[in-house]
Amino acid sequence: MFLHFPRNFYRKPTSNLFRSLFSFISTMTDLEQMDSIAETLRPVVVSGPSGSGKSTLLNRLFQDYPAKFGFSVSHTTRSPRPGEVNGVQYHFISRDEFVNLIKENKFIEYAEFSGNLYGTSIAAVKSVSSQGKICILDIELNGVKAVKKTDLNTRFVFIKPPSLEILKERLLGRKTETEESIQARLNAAEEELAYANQEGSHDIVITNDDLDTAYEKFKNFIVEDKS
Ligand SMILES: Nc1ncnc2c1ncn2[C@@H]1O[C@H](COP(=O)(O)OP(=O)(O)OP(=O)(O)O)[C@@H](O)[C@H]1O
Repeated sequence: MFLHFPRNFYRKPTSNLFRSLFSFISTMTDLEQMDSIAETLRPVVVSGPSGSGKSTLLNRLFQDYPAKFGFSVSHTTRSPRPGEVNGVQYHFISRDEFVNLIKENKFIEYAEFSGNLYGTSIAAVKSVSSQGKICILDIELNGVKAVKKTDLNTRFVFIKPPSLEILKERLLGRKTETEESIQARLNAAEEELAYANQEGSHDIVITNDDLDTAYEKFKNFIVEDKS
């Protein structure tokens, strides 16, 4: 059946339809742009065994892109030192406040050092993205697992040493560890490597053999999102 509408019947609605379609498409474009900005600002978790080269790669990245990254401000129950400003070096809070935040699951991870609690809150990480920067989290295995339980929409990079022997050599070469702490790090490394071998545990695993090659992959993944 072919319907004949009087001219005025369909004309106005059609032009309105075009107008709303146009505004819908332009809204979509804005949303897509916002989505793609949000996508490039997703926090990045960098993990890997102690001595695998995380700091070396990150320092190079921060030198190459000084304004692109931000760090979450941790919470602590310790008192501010002279010159420290609340919300800048740390969010200084009382132990009661800290315990409440733990109960409310506001932390990705927290720990106690020398009688003071320190923690990374989910809100502190989100606040970095809202300032237009990529938040980098350099954390160990338990932290990685904890981040996965949040809604942070994080990307995961694992830095892998070429072998445990080379890892040991690098830790020895760094001259920062005792024989005992090197052994503890190597034991932890085995667990981290086993986790990294599981399908889907990280978005990218980079073997840090030749530093320049590893850095190129690292930079491409984090900055240019070529995964
Ligand atoms: N590709 C590489 N080739 C040779 N040496 C490297 C390479 N990458 C890093 N190193 C060296 O290995 C040592 C460990 O690196 P780095 O301190 O960056 O490890 P890390 O993963 O940050 O360790 P941690 O978790 O203990 O802070 C350093 O002395 C560093 O100079």
